[in-house]
Amino acid sequence: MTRLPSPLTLSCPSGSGTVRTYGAHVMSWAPTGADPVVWVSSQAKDSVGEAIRGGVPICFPWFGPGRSGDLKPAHGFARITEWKLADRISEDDAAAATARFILTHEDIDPQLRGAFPHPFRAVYTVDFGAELIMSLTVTNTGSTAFEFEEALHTYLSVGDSRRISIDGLDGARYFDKVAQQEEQQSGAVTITDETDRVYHSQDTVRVKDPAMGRTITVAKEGSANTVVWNPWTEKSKAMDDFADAEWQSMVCVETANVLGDAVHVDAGKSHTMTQRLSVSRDSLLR
Ligand SMILES: O=P(O)(O)OC[C@H]1O[C@@H](O)[C@H](O)[C@@H](O)[C@@H]1O
Repeated sequence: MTRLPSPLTLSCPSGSGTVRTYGAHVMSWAPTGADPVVWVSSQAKDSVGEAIRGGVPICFPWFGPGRSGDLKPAHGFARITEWKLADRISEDDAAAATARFILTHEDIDPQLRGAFPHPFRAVYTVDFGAELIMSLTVTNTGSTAFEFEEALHTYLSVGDSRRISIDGLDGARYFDKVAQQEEQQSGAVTITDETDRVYHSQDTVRVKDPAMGRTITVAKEGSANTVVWNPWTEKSKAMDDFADAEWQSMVCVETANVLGDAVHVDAGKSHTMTQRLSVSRDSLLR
């Protein structure tokens, strides 16, 4: 078992965080003086070949088991592959500290690439500052079109997931992966059971967290889906990299293009998906 090297730290006056070259995986972020916004499990694995439970895994080029339902590894190869660090810009007076990573088809273990034999170049830029801005651009470097799924599988830290409300999805249609059926959202999303939903929505989402007295805003571009995931009690117990009660302190709000909204890219073309996290104090919510 090969342990992962320590993540890189990026900081500027307005915020700081950490990111690994393994998976180009954001491990932490908080604006200066604020509590951590990005959550990582106390049981997260730390070895090459394993997915990391928490942070911001990049799901690419498929989501879960893919649209065929039988692809492995779960959520694609990007989160368990070493990305190249192309740039690291951290200046004392800058508004953000930036890391840029690159992944191409040549970097992928041939055994994992089998289900996605297409030439591509992915560039992932992360700005750590008062906001956390993550932008993933995928370019088709081959001569024929292809489709892919993608998600920035963001684990957010919350005071008590049973008390949060997620605004911005009212009226949106969603696929309920637990009930395996299409539904329509009415009002705010609350967590009252295992929750695993793929919403059709391009809108900004706000996670109101009365236990921490704050609101986390997830804004996005180039994304047709928002995934909301909380494993609740039984699924938590079944995961060996997740403590039994940790479902209370996290929720995933994922910026995505998956299932029927998979991205089509013609030869030589690119697609960019961007997610921006910010946080505000809500003293009235407490
Ligand atoms: O355990 P993994 O592969 O990291 O996935 C966690 C969850 O990720 C969510 O995005 C999926 O919708 C869930 O179905 C899945 O269980």
